[in-house]
Amino acid sequence: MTAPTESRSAKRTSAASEITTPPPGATVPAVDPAAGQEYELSDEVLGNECFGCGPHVEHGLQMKRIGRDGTTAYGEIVVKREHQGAPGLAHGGILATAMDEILGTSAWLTGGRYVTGRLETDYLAPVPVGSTLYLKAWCNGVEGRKAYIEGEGRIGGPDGPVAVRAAAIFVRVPMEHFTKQR
Ligand SMILES: CCCCCCCCCCCC(=O)SCCNC(=O)CCNC(=O)[C@H](O)C(C)(C)COP(=O)(O)OP(=O)(O)OC[C@H]1O[C@@H](n2cnc3c(N)ncnc32)[C@H](O)[C@@H]1OP(=O)(O)O
Repeated sequence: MTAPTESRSAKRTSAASEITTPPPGATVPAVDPAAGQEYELSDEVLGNECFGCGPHVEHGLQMKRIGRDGTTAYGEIVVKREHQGAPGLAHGGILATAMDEILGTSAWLTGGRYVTGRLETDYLAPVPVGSTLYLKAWCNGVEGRKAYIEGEGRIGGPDGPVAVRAAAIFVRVPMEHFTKQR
């Protein structure tokens, strides 16, 4: 019988694949001052009917943006009963949504408007209903229209164990992306 081995995702230290790792020429941007200002006003700027961060979206995640440091963004969600998959535990898709929201915030802080092009997620530990997920995301580099963003969600406290981590490519789009009729 072979000894149990650590899972491949637990051995890796980052969620980023080759695709979500920035190429050598990518630059790490400073925070965009206008985006920083918008961050402080984000609820008014966004409306805000967002499933991820709308404060009044009843069954949404109601992610709170709780701080930023350059283009690094911090947030929190409390996992509700409506967010469960297996009994008592957060649904994986919900956790991916939380990561999308915090990673998107970091992309926003680099300046311009971004949409998620690709999102990769590692699930390292179950997240119980009722728990707070402490979120952090940072920018590893920007090349052309692509921002390479990475992040993690911890449980038990901001320095607790990492339960979920993600890496993504966000693609910068013009404002018409959001306003044009489809
Ligand atoms: C304070 C308030 C905060 C506010 C913070 C708000 C946070 C919001 C968080 C939620 C964000 C979302 O969920 S957004 C919703 C989910 N996402 C979407 O709906 C996006 C749907 N997809 C699209 O609209 C399109 O495919 C685009 C815009 C992503 C790309 O189309 P395009 O404009 O024609 O550009 P295209 O040439 O294809 O791609 C541009 C470059 O990106 C690369 N690229 C494009 N897609 C991918 C991909 N999946 N994987 C790898 N790379 C990709 C291309 O190779 C290319 O690289 P190169 O050739 O230049 O090297």
